[in-house]
Amino acid sequence: MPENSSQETSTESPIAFVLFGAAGDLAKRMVLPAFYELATHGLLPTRWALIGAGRRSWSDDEFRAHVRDSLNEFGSAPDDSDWEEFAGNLRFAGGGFTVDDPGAVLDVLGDYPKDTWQLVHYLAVPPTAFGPLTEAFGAHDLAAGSRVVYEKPFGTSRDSFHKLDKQVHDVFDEKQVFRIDHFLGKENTQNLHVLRFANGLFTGVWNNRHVEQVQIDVPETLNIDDRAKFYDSTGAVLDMVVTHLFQVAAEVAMEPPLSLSADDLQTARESVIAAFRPLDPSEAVFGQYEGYRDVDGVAPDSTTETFIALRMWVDTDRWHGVPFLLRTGKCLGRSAQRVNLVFRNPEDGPITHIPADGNVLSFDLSGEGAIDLRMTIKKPGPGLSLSTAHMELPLKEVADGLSPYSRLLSDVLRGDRSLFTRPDGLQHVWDVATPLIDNEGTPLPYPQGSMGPSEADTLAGPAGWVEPAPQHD
Ligand SMILES: NC(=O)C1=CN([C@@H]2O[C@H](COP(=O)(O)OP(=O)(O)OC[C@H]3O[C@@H](n4cnc5c(N)ncnc54)[C@H](OP(=O)(O)O)[C@@H]3O)[C@@H](O)[C@H]2O)C=CC1
Ligand SMILES: O=C1O[C@H](COP(=O)(O)O)[C@@H](O)[C@H](O)[C@H]1O
Repeated sequence: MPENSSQETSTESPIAFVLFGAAGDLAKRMVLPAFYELATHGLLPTRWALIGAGRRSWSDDEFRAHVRDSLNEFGSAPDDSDWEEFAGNLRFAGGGFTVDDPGAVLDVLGDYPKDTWQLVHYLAVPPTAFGPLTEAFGAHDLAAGSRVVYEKPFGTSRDSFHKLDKQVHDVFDEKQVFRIDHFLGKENTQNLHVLRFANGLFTGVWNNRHVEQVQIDVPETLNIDDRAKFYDSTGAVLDMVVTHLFQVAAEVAMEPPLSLSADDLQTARESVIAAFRPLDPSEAVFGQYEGYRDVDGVAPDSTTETFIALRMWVDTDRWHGVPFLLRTGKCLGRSAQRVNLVFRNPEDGPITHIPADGNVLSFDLSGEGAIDLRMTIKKPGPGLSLSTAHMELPLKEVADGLSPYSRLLSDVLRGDRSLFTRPDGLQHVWDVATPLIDNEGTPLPYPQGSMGPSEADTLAGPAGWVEPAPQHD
């Protein structure tokens, strides 16, 4: 641990962080490494406890071994002395947690009295378990004064969203609830509003007079073999579109918030979702990669989409007539997480034949993030021919950031809800997406390693999807 670890936050309340689903995939790959990252960055209070919870009956030591394995594989592997310090704060509460039977949770929490310790429940469990666990918090008096974090997706349909929303508000006040969407925790997602509102160069052009289209492009080379059963009942629309891509679209499309305070920022992002026009399946292309149905855990006649590209419209004065193009899929030819603002060519100017990608502002949301501006310039040399050039600003050159999960966990511990979703926005998400979810068409096959069905290429218009700029040497 760094020498000053924990000292900066030593005046804060001690935290008892209860991780439901602690033995699961998300906990192992994301939540446990993120929690450790907070410890190594001195972002935990002086006194804290991480209590794994689940239906199995692990001892504290078995849980500690699991955490260390997960840090070695997915986080920054601790050396022995850092590990001893960290491991001393880990406990496990097994036996499940239901209305009828709290398992070991209440016994373990007896060591962390609510009047001194801030309780945080993190639900890293399948969405079907959100409701029953929430009822159990109410039944066992673990709701008052605590904070609760729900993983995504918050609901799997309009009806299930409303049911879950009611279950949650029967037990918790909205201010206690943190619905996580880790794309909002990415450093560069936040630049979508910071770059826009802090730089006059961009503030004035963030509208339909200047922007021709917005592309939110998240192709992935990744397959779904490790979580085939989950993915086959979910598909790309629920896994990525109604969650991450909509939130990123809202970050681009929002009207200026009154301030960048948690409430104002959240309000701006959530309100613009109400202006997303319900999606039209005829403006969408569904795909499924060849070989998907042969994966263990996938139904042999599955019609689950592993690819989706769609055109969406935002019915505000600012964005009237500007298509928002969303694309994501698995087993594609390359991975990217990019937001591209494609600018209109100057009207009636003396220069014509401007290259299609000669006027693009891009945000790379992946990894540490980068901002990239492509411009049309004179090609050096005799005569006048045009070329595109790009400038890239990798954020890591500015400062080291936190991983998205660490950033969001730190916000939960500080009680800052600005990067979390709200039910008013989510209600609109389901209204907008329902026509697509209800669409029962068969997805088009596409070869693995391609960029999806060719029908998706035409959605983006004659210039197509923006390719990442070539890297400088
Ligand atoms: N995995 C990923 O990459 C991502 C996952 N998510 C979300 O995170 C959540 C967890 O996903 P993931 O970790 O992959 O899921 P897992 O299938 O690995 O389940 C997590 C844990 O939940 C517990 N669990 C399973 N079913 C129930 C149940 N009915 N009641 C109570 N506990 C149950 C199990 O622990 P035990 O047996 O010990 O009780 C299990 O280990 C989901 O909501 C998912 O959508 C979000 C982003 C990415
Ligand atoms: O939530 C999810 O996100 C990942 C992509 O996110 P990353 O930023 O961690 O790469 C996606 O692969 C997965 O299907 C989805 O569930």
